[in-house]
Amino acid sequence: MKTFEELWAELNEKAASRPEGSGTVRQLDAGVHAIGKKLVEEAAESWMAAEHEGKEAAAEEISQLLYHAQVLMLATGITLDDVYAHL
Ligand SMILES: N=c1c2ncn([C@@H]3O[C@H](COP(=O)(O)OP(=O)(O)OP(=O)(O)O)[C@@H](O)[C@H]3O)c2ncn1[C@@H]1O[C@H](COP(=O)(O)O)[C@@H](O)[C@H]1O
Repeated sequence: MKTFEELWAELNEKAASRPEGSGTVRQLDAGVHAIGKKLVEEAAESWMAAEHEGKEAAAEEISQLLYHAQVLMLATGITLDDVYAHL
């Protein structure tokens, strides 16, 4: 288990060190358009799970949604503070 901030730190480290086999590096290389499509896909899956599949499935989909939001932030140079400024 990890928190949102811990995942963010891990993904920043992956983006900087670019380890072999990292899905995050692969997605960053695919670019903002591909990452955006994945984000929308996970949003739809979160919605469907919440409406039809129950709490556990919805929580899993939402975790993937948060992950892809972080990848999009990394790809566009947006920091946590940039986002928190709008909360
Ligand atoms: N939390 C996540 C995470 N959530 C979702 N995903 C990715 O999002 C995809 C979501 O999958 P779907 O359910 O949509 O299934 P899918 O359509 O078969 O997936 P793809 O074919 O698109 O890969 C997963 O296959 C992962 O590629 C994640 N990938 C990585 N992490 C974490 O990010 C960290 C860094 O990961 P790496 O960069 O891969 O080392 C690690 O701590 C991981 O646990």
